[in-house]
Amino acid sequence: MTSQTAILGAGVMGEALLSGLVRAGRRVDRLMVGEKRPERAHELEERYGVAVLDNRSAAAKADTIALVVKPQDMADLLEEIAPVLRPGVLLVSLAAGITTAYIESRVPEGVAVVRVMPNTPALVDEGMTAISPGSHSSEADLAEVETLMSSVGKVLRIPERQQDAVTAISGSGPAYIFFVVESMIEAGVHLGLPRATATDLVIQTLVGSGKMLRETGTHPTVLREQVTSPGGTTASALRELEVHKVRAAFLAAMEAARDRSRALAQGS
Ligand SMILES: NC(=O)C1=CN([C@@H]2O[C@H](COP(=O)(O)OP(=O)(O)OC[C@H]3O[C@@H](n4cnc5c(N)ncnc54)[C@H](OP(=O)(O)O)[C@@H]3O)[C@@H](O)[C@H]2O)C=CC1
Ligand SMILES: O=C(O)[C@@H]1CCC=N1
Repeated sequence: MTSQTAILGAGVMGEALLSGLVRAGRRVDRLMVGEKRPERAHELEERYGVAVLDNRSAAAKADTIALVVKPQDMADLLEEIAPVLRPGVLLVSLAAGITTAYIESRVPEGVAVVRVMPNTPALVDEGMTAISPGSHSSEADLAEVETLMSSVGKVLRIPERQQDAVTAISGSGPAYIFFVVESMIEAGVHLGLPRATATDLVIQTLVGSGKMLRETGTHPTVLREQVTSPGGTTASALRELEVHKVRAAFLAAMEAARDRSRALAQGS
């Protein structure tokens, strides 16, 4: 039998997964999308040539089902599809905060669940995804999810107890980086640079720094020290970042994200 994958919830992350699978060469006749809004369904059919069905029909036909709705919509979605789930089917949840136990308690016995935390760089095949097994998922299930998510970037296996922290760091992480980028561009404009020049400077600095981190394997502290000439400009700037408690702000921000992920599991 040919393996079929359904993506239920085709917003930002659902479409990132869909587009990544298509780019990776997955045949569209092996993919389905569950989407309730007709105009969005039409858009996805046009863009990818993929079949867009109602959730139940997609879930009934699929061997692997990616759950990509908001955490607050997960209970309703599970209630809708539970009656058509067969033992042996694999549920892959991308929702922040939602535990595998939460899902397992709402679906028939024998349904495997894997929890996944991706991020939006998946759109350009540079995603970071952490995956954790539920209580009934096998090595084959984890390998299947690794294959699925490695089509859009890097995949790491982690214990589920680390998922809320991972959500705070890499799941939400791109937003912090974009925030820093926005702030640096605005600073460049404030210093008198044309906006387009400031934007080019910041983006290339970000890409170059990321490449250095990945390709040299050198610790970020060492790389930062290499930029910081004694008595120079960088030292003056870094002192201001410390005075304004930017390091402490990052810690507080990520603790808040971790706590929010935990709260989402309680339905708030
Ligand atoms: N965005 C990100 O960077 C990341 C998101 N995630 C997780 O991915 C999930 C989706 O997030 P995101 O893509 O940002 O959110 P979006 O709101 O963009 O996407 C959710 C989609 O699900 C649809 N939807 C809601 N209920 C149902 C349903 N019952 N059946 C089918 N579709 C439904 C929504 O439609 P409508 O708008 O019409 O309600 C919407 O299109 C969340 O659980 C989030 O935690 C994880 C990592 C990163
Ligand atoms: O903000 C959110 O809740 C989702 C989960 C991680 C990134 N976006």
